[in-house]
Amino acid sequence: MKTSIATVCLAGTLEEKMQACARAGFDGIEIFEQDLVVSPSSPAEIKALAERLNLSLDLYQPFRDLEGVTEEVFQDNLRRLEATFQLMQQLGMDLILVPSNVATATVDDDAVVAEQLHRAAELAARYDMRIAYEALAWGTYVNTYWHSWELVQSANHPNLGVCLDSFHILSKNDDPSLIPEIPGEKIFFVQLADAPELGMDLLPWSRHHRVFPGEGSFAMFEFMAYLTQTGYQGPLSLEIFNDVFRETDPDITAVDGLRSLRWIQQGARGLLAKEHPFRQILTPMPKVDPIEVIDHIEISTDVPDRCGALLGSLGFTFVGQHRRKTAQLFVCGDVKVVLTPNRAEGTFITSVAVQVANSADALARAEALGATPVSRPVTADEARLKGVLGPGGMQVFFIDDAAAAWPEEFGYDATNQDNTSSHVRLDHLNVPEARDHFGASVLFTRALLRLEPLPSQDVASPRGLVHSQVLQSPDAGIRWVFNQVPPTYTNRTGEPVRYPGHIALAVEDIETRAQAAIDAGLVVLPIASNYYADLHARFGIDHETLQRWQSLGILYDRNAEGEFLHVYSETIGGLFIELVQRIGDYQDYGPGNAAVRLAAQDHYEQHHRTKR
Ligand SMILES: O=C(O)c1ccc(O)c(O)c1
Ligand SMILES: [Mg+2]
Repeated sequence: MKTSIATVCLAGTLEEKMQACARAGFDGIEIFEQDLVVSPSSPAEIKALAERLNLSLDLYQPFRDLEGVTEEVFQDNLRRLEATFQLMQQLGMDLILVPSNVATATVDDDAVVAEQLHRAAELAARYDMRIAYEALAWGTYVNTYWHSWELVQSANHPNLGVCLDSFHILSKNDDPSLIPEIPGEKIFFVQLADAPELGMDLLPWSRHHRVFPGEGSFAMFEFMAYLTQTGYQGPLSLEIFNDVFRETDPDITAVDGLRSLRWIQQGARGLLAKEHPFRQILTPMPKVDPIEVIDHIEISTDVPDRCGALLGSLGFTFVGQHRRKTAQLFVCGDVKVVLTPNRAEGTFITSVAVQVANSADALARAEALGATPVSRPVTADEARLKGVLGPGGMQVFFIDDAAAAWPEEFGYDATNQDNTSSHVRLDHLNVPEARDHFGASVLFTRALLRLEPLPSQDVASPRGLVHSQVLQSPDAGIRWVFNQVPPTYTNRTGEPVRYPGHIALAVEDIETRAQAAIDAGLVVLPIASNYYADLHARFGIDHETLQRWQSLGILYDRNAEGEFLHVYSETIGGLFIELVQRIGDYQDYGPGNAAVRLAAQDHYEQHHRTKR
């Protein structure tokens, strides 16, 4: 479908916003009145800029508080409307958005409102303009899409239709299943917005916390599928009022927005029967089979010896160095880690490689989601791994049969593996994301790998709130956690510190393994005694066990499904390693323990930093 985005979504001047939308590849934009009013460019200059950028100017908005008013107020509104039409003529635009009245409405009478809408449409017709009438969720008298549609029907004018905005419909749990009863040609415009569940009033929720489709908790695929059934063929537009977007580089936001429009169209295709006549209106995305296995993880480090020692203490075997490069391969059970030395950039996870049926399809899907391919120089006899750079800078590689032999370049021999580590698996992976990229990275990874989100959580660290989002594959073979780092993450003396990511290894005998690792030189993250006193209070665990756990740095949780024990290594730069043991059918991550960990890391950073 044709794609569009409201200028209100983006930071910058109107001109900068337009450039960013064009660069990202949008077909058109909605111009927000305020953006034009504050612009030094004349309407004619904006029109010319849009033409140069090959952007259509799809919708001018908003024209507020038109209807449901006394005749005297309405006369003044018509004068205002006419002036707006004249401005739109200079812009070369022909569609205006009229949201339902929230301020001046005094006449709660559908007959009067319909008649006023009709007269406004008559004026629009004289200027060859069209009006899209949108029910705002907090409109004084008109606040449901169905009511706006009834009014448009009674007004009965070819220059009047409705605008459907997913936020206003889904935020108040209105039933979207009646949308297919509206004929597609009477839907003049569609705005898509998602939002996280926040339990707050509609207006501030809408004005500050909208997010791109797929980044919130609304049933956006269903909404899109209902819309498609109307036969609507106009632009699919994004209208996101979001405080973070207003501070973010508009190029980042625009690319993220377009990705969400691809994602939602593919999702709606999945809900519509293959033979549905309107299904082909929706732009498809290259398909991938569900992905369940992380093949390997790459860590870039300026202290490869320290990282190697950390891995070694945890039971990893050093396989060898790449025959041509400085990278080193470490293996423990099913887990493969490649260490790539860097110069003074710190230690952090740089890439995640997943096993796919076909790497070309996965690459095509990633590119459709706005990612740029990355390639590494290889020689003719080496596996050429296909991969992309995700929005937050993480590289994702796709390993299919053709690339599966890559470990041999490190001298790896699969038949010659130590079997004491054979039941070690990757439990999860946790990566930090800057605030600007958090939503985009989550949506990108989710859409690319077909993962599903768990409910998000906020974790209190001593240096700010960390927003945490888990994505999981259907069989939980992949558990990928994103942590949104507080905007200024510092240590106690105010110096910025790299918020660490981590790799968690699933083991079946955590106490033995932790002890063996400590004996082999592992420094575990010390956990405060208060935590163990709390475990005693909450779970009644005996003091002897707790003492043993504290000496090993083990944290604990229990729920109806089972038990969870885990231990964290000390942090090297932006990385630490966790061991976890899941007992029974425990699927969680020890809620509450992440905050304990962040506080312990903060304390450790303060007290042991000078020793390193
Ligand atoms: O919050 C508002 O006022 C507002 C304005 C125009 C819209 O399209 C909308 O959805 C909300
Ligand atoms: Mg809207």
